[in-house]
Amino acid sequence: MTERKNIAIMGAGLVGSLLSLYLAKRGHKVDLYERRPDLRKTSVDGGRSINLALSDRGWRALKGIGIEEDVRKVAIPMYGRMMHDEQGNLTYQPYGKEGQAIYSVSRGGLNMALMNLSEPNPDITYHFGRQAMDVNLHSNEVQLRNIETGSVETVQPDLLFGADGAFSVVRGAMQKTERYDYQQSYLEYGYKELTIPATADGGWVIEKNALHIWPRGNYMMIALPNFDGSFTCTLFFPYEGERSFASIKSEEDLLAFFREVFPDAVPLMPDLAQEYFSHPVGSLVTIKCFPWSHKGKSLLIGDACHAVVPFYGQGMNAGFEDITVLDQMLDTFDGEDWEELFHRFERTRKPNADAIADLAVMNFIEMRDKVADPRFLLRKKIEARISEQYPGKWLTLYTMVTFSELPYSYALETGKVQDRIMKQVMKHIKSVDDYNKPEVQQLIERELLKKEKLS
Ligand SMILES: Cc1cc2nc3c(=O)[nH]c(=O)nc-3n(C[C@H](O)[C@H](O)[C@H](O)COP(=O)(O)OP(=O)(O)OC[C@H]3O[C@@H](n4cnc5c(N)ncnc54)[C@H](O)[C@@H]3O)c2cc1C
Ligand SMILES: NC(=O)C1=CN([C@@H]2O[C@H](COP(=O)(O)OP(=O)(O)OC[C@H]3O[C@@H](n4cnc5c(N)ncnc54)[C@H](OP(=O)(O)O)[C@@H]3O)[C@@H](O)[C@H]2O)C=CC1
Ligand SMILES: Nc1ccccc1C(=O)C[C@H](N)C(=O)O
Repeated sequence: MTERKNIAIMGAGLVGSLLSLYLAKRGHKVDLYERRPDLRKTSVDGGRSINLALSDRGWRALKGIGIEEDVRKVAIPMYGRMMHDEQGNLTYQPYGKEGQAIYSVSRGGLNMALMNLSEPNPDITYHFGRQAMDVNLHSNEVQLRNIETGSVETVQPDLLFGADGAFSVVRGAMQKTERYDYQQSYLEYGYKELTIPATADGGWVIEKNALHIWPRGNYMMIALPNFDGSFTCTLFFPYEGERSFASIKSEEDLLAFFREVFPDAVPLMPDLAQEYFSHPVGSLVTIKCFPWSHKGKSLLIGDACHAVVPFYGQGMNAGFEDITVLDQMLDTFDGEDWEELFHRFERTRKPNADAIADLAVMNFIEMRDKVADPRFLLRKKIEARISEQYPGKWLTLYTMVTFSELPYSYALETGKVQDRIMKQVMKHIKSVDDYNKPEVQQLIERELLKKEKLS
């Protein structure tokens, strides 16, 4: 056990709340400062990103504090993608092997469950309605504004964690330090959340155990199931242009557009117009920065140091994996040199954070465009056959990212090699049966041998 520290975490979102449990388990005293009110006492603000896809990396971190089973009870498995074309016809693509799924969970529900776990723990204290305004990295002092009274207080922890999300104030302070690398890039797309309500008896009106996609080339809508029978739909749409948020000005524009491009969804969305014109458009940003720590006294974690666009469903999972990795490093930490520990953490995580950022942008193109192409779906089937035939030698990129704990950077690199092989293989493929052709089998064997030599 290392020396007990007074730790302050800025932000009690998903990552901050989970981190507090891991740090308290090691005997530290943890205070969390969250600018929003206590979720458990206020009605949920119809806010953004109501549900999230949780996958293996996230599950592992939840397991580490013994909450996995409880969350599973309220998580809905999605075994694959269900594509809706412009006539309302459906096609299906499984995510992995039979039984493998990503899980739709409620953001608020998960955050509250994490907060509740700390309730009996005297070492964890939540301070709601406290907004970090300014951080002095040299003295480790944070100025916090009390949202209700407007008064400002200062705290000075031994260690400061910035888990305050994509627009982190703690990172803002680091950005002002010498030779700090920072990069942000916004997509020319925004997102808007809409609802498909439950049936009168609380059932699901479309397939419950799938992630639904309406791929339309340069834009798309998706839907993830909620536990109460509803679906949260997200329209990812250009800000400007002929078909864009800017071009939909009236209810008539909206309904004409939706009836043309999402005809099977419209009858399922009774509140479409009201929701469309009252819900905000969210922006989509990738943030890369380095370093993530300052002098062994402060450390960024989660979206604060690696916000990614949501298309792989990995942002929270990556943030949870940060905690798993940090916790593993704490296993062998002698409690002396926090600066070295934080350096080791940021050096280990940075290449993986960069990789998932790039993978997430790539998955947008796959989801909005490629999944509508029968050749692409055929290619996925062929790849699944290769993976079945060579289980130890070929994991699909999606499996490496979603159903494994292999580093994201390894997944990205291996995915590129496999993509090149698949392009060659597909030259010989017109149907699934062609997989058994001798020239295809020989080509795969040859390429796998080369791949092994490379790794
Ligand atoms: C539309 C959308 C869909 C997504 N879907 C998925 C998905 O399916 N799967 C997935 O894994 N990830 C998904 N993500 C990403 C995921 O939401 C984030 O990666 C995750 O929420 C990051 O958690 P965090 O705790 O680091 O940050 P946050 O969840 O943003 O938490 C930060 C907390 O800090 C608080 N805060 C901010 N500033 C201050 C301040 N100055 N002082 C005090 N408190 C402050 C905030 O109120 C918030 O509670 C999605 C994101 C979006 C936008
Ligand atoms: N990677 C991405 O593309 C995005 C990721 N996220 C992440 O999703 C999670 C949940 O998001 P949610 O809670 O709905 O967050 P919100 O979108 O509600 O944002 C929370 C606060 O961040 C500030 N903010 C929002 N958008 C911007 C912007 N474009 N530029 C500057 N500040 C902004 C606003 O603060 P104020 O009111 O003080 O201006 C806002 O109230 C968080 O992890 C967030 O980090 C959120 C949006 C995009
Ligand atoms: N949760 C999300 C939120 C927004 C956009 C996509 C997702 C996904 O999870 C996509 C899924 N991983 C897929 O590849 O089909």
